[in-house]
Amino acid sequence: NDSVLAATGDSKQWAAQLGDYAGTRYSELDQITNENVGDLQVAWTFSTGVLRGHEGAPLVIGDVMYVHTPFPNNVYALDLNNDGKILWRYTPQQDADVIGVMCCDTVYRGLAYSDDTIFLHQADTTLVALDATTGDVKWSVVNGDPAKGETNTATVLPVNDKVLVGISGGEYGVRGHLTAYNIADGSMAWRAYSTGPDEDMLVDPENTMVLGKPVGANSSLDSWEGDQWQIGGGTTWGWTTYDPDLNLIYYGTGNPSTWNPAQRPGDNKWSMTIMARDADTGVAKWMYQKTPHDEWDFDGVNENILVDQEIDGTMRKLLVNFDRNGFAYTLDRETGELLVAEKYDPAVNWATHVEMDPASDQYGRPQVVAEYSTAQNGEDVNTTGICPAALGTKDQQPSTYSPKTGLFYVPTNHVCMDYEPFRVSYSAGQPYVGATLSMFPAPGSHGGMGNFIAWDAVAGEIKWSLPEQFSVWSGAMATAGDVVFYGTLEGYLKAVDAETGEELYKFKTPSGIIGYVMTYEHGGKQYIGVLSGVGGWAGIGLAAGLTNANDGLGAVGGYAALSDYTALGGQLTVFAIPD
Ligand SMILES: O=C(O)c1cc(C(=O)O)c2c(n1)C(=O)C(=O)c1cc(C(=O)O)[nH]c1-2
Repeated sequence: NDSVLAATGDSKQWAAQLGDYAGTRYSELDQITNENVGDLQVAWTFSTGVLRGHEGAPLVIGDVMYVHTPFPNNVYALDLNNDGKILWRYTPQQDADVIGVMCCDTVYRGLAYSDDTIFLHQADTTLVALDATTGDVKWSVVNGDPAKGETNTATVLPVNDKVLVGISGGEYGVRGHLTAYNIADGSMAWRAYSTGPDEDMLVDPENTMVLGKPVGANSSLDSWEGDQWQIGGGTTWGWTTYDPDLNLIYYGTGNPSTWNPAQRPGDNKWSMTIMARDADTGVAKWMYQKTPHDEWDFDGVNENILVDQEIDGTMRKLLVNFDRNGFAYTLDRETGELLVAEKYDPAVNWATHVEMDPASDQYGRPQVVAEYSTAQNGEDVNTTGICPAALGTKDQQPSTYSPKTGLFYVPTNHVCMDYEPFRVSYSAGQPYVGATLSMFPAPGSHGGMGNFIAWDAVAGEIKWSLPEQFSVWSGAMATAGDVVFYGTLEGYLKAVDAETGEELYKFKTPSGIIGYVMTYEHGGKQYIGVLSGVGGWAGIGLAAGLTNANDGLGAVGGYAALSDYTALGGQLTVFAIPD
């Protein structure tokens, strides 16, 4: 899409949640450097008027900043030429019942932009195309049904003449799909399900490849018992990235439903899978299932970052993914060849390694440790000390990549869990979870529940790791000024040196940060912006007012101490270096 390429190619703007099609969250702006970042001060602020978790980042297109909120998903267009005066606002009318079927807070990972259009994807799955200048509705389309537990938290991705849209609801037995709507009028172009018959999945048995081999017929149907695949999850609530040269899109599918593995024998394909699809037809080029037959809720939806790096003297087109399951994967994004799979937190214990020998019948599969297998231990047995916890070594919070250092900077969790599966029956729109969880800091950790790490995706190694008291639940951003920014659940915006990790600046914002740091230039000056507003799965206790330790799918107890540091909020803070 030329409009997206132009908008994201202009570093004065912040035109996509992940910064660019490749998902690097890297900015070429270099006024703020590792030398002067310590001089940052708050330049201006904006209250969103909404409490609960604020994920995502504002967009800046030209002289206008577009700010979104969690449910009810209000949109503000702010005039950067006029001290942030509100040019227009859009306040959707949504049935508040949707809140009851959102698993992990009422978050929204932000707006998307192309062709003078702002795309708002509401919690109730209504996708609205707004005129970027006036805020008028161009068209809207409904992607799912909250009465069946289908909701939305993800952003969308405009690619060519279509916009790509996912769906949430893995905890409600929703059958996941990715859908392409035509940008011109909102009509549906194609839909690719994550599970089911080949024709529903847009899989070509002879030409869709899995680890170098054609996938063959009925690959999904053969990996489920009966018709469990119809309520089998594999939702698409994470990120999509795009390679314009290959014309391939990349995204991941979530956990199979239910969380009780005994109720769904088999590999449960293609949940937990990286999908590479033709952007125009949706047909799958290759797929790779990271966690076959999930037993821990390690959704595979995290961002797939597209970079070109040298391996053994040859430039390769790579895809790098930091999965919930604790392995960081490096693949060839053209073919789906698996190149590297290494743990990015030493605490990870549920698998010893991923089998890398193509001749092995276990090729590409994590080698599960029996002690931590909730399937082997069985229903109504509490399997203890599994690392990572269900929210993974990293959840949806996006990483960043600096082409200057060649390193990835990753917000991570350092949390383990006890997991007890139990039998559950399906009823549309009711929770279909089937496990009780409790979460706690990784044993023998530095005392905290998170790390902010720098990762070498070719060597498969941690370069440095900064301990954090809580999970780092914010999106990170690297800049050409050799600075990396991230936020913390207590509410700090932090800046560290891209090479060494040395902390260069911190400022405590009014509420915990689960938003994603962004930057833009206006009037010749570089600004840094971030949304505060504690929540998301990690902050669900505060966001939803829950106090029972097992509530919030086990997160309330694990993050109980957060209330000693922060409280609900909803604010944009913008920083700059004073003249
Ligand atoms: O299976 C799903 O459909 C689904 C949806 C969502 C969501 O929409 O936010 C989350 C999850 N799963 C999930 O497993 C998870 O860890 C999670 C964390 C968050 C968050 O925003 O903090 N959302 C979700």
